[in-house]
Amino acid sequence: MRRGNLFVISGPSGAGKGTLVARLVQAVPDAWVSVSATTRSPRAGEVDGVHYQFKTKEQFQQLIDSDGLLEWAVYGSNHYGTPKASVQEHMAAGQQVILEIDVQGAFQIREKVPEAHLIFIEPPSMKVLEQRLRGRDTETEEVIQQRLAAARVELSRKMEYDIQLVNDNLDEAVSQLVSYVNEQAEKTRG
Ligand SMILES: Nc1nc2c(ncn2[C@@H]2O[C@H](COP(=O)(O)OP(=O)(O)O)[C@@H](O)[C@H]2O)c(=O)[nH]1
Ligand SMILES: Nc1ncnc2c1ncn2[C@@H]1O[C@H](COP(=O)(O)OP(=O)(O)O)[C@@H](O)[C@H]1O
Repeated sequence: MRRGNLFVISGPSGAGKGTLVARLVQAVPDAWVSVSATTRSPRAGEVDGVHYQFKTKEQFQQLIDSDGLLEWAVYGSNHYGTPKASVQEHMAAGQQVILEIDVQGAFQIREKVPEAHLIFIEPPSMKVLEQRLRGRDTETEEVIQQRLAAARVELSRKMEYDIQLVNDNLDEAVSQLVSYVNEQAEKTRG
């Protein structure tokens, strides 16, 4: 069996990555989304093992020490990382593996897996980004300000990605994302 592809999806908090990835997996039957480990607290409705693997700082450090993470980064005041074994298993099974990770993690993946496809999700504007972040109603004012500052840094690196998609109209952005993933996947689906 041929190895599947690795897709990295990054973009500012509130750009719509989670929304797009949820639609992507409905449209691409062989897509599999990695569940990251994080030290951040669960939001209302988030389920351990489904949205994230929620860890203490000590547990996260153990994952680092045991070489259990493919990449990891500090975002805001929390650690986030991609568990290595499950990604390797799903790639070996020929699936299209999706990582929704930040910019620091994306470039670690490019070093380790040069054939990975890096996708950057952009909001239509900073104003719309702020509206979406506030509209989601999951962060405190302090965290919103931190994330808007981080967004400017993230946006400055968007041209280093293989493709940039503007998430303005959701259906159009979904369609562009699904087309890109299927196009790359077709080359290896055989
Ligand atoms: N490097 C890295 N970043 C991650 C990982 N999981 C999530 N992130 C990123 O961490 C940032 C914050 O994620 P989160 O707190 O869930 O906020 P949200 O993206 O606004 O829903 C986002 O940019 C995520 O893409 C991971 O495993 N590794
Ligand atoms: N194209 C879009 N148009 C309008 N609202 C959107 C669009 N995409 C996502 N949203 C909304 O914006 C907010 C942030 O989206 P989310 O997927 O949580 O972003 P991220 O995962 O990048 O932080 C959510 O409330 C979501 O419903």
